[in-house]
Amino acid sequence: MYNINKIRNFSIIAHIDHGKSTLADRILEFTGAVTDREMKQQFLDQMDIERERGITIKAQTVRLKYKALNGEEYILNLIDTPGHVDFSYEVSRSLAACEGALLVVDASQGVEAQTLANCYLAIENDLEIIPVLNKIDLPSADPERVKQEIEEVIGLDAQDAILASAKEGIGTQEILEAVVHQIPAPTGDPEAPLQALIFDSWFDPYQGVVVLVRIVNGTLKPDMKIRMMASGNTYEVGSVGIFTPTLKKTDSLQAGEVGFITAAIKQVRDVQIGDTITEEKRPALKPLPGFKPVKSMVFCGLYPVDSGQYEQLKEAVEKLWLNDPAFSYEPEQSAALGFGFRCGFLGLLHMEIVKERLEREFELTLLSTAPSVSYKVLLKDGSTIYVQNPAQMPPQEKIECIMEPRVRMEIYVPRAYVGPVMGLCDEKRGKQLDMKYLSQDRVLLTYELPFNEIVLDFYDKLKSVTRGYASIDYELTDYKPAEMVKMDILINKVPVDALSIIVHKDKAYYRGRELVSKLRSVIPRQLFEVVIQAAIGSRVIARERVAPLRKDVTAKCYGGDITRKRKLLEKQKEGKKRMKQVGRVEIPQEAFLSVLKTD
Ligand SMILES: Nc1nc2c(ncn2[C@@H]2O[C@H](COP(=O)(O)OP(=O)(O)OP(=O)(O)O)[C@@H](O)[C@H]2O)c(=O)[nH]1
Repeated sequence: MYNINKIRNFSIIAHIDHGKSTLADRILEFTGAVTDREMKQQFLDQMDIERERGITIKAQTVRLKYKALNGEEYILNLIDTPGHVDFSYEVSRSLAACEGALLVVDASQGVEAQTLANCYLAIENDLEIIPVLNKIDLPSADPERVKQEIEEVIGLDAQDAILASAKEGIGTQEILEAVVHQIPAPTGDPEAPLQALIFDSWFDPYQGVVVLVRIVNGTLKPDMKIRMMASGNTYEVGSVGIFTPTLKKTDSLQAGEVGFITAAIKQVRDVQIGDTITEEKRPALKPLPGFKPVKSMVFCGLYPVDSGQYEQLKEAVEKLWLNDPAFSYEPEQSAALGFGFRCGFLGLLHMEIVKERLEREFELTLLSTAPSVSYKVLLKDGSTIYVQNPAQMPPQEKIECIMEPRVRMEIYVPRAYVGPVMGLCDEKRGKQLDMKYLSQDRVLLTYELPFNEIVLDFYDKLKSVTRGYASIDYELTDYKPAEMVKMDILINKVPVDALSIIVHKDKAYYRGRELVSKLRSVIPRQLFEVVIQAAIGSRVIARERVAPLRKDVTAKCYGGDITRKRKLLEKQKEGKKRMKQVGRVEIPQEAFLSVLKTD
């Protein structure tokens, strides 16, 4: 029976690894939504790649029934949110469908970057926040310290924070009681004109596009004629329903409820996240507030290793584009790599995931160039262009000024590592904005950093200088002029456009030397000498050579041992899979990525 006062819509927000998925599982188990003992571990993390990497990307939702201690039965909609910094836009829109959130903090770790970032998103969305200290089973858990951190850093009263262990199932009922008593019921009128907020959508091979909605006002039913208020697209509703956690059709979705609709929508691109669905016959006067559109921030070139796979790659990126609004692409041609695509992503993780999906789901073997950010270039003729591919940077004499994107980054780190982190940020051309002691042992550093320095290898280095104890969050702020230059790599005098990079002037010399020496170590010896040079304009700043190969590798397989010889040749062929012929020289994939790594 529909009773809006008995509905609770909530999310779990947490820093990565603080136990969000484990807690969600406990809640599912406790409410009996998943009885099957063989349930896939962590039901809410659906995609394979997610499971493999142990991270949550796509927001999911599930409806649960909970009989509270007061004897009343409640309908709980648990809306999952992704935890990674690349996907904070998905967190934000999932939160827009909720009235409350469980803020899960690891009681042995304390407040981390995404704890705070996600908590701010929840506060912006006016949510009731219930702090939960998880992992209290750990001997290193220190709930009092973490309560204090929550109060000091976030400014949230944490005295009544729930102590829980998702692993051992401690605190689950207390959490559910808090959900029903502290989080307000949704408001809305099921009789009013329809206003349904679209907060997610994805493609399902059986259902077509599935759209996740939060009904704010009115009632949504099958066969209803609907209109998306921003895009103007109209559809006839096929089915409506809920997740239990599997898709279950219902007769209607009413004000305050969360669920899905299908409507013979062919591609995810046709649905704008943040758009409002209304009824064609009796439209709402105005749409609900939407979300900021997502924008690609990191770019790289993707090329088929075998140029015969170009058409397949084209089809694959088109398909992916239709179903991933955060992914962008345009055709690109490289003298070295042939035909491919310049693709845009939210961040590095998104980039890796997309590449992996393309290779796995479409059976492609791809070569990716080093990731780059988008530079704003003011030209002498007064025009402004954005350059996402280093190879397309106009010649120096045409450029008035290059501006690089900068981010504001918050770094949470134990006191002992403050020195090394500051050193790293300096090295990355960062500017310190603030430094705050959160507790005796934990420090929050705020820096302004060039985005391209982060794209390169910031995470890895931060991890290594802090032994994995730092956490970060960042947002793009603005563009600032920087003395950037384009550096070309020449192999046997031929510039390899896919290896060009844009680098700060002060670092060019060092990077050039480092790069050619890296390349020397990854380019296999060939039958002739290979000369590798780094150049800025026509000025060569570094040079190395790969000595020619003298012997035939199979020569030592004397005589008739054909199988051994064949094996050796096959092994070589395998190794060649990811090689690209540039002129006469074979360049392995590592070469294109070696521009990424710095020492
Ligand atoms: N000791 C202990 N370990 C826990 C507890 N809850 C979760 N863990 C472990 O912590 C790790 C991370 O838990 P997840 O539930 O995957 O964390 P998450 O926040 O969902 O991580 P993302 O999906 O990456 O955002 C796993 O190895 C869990 O087994 C707990 O209460 N106690």
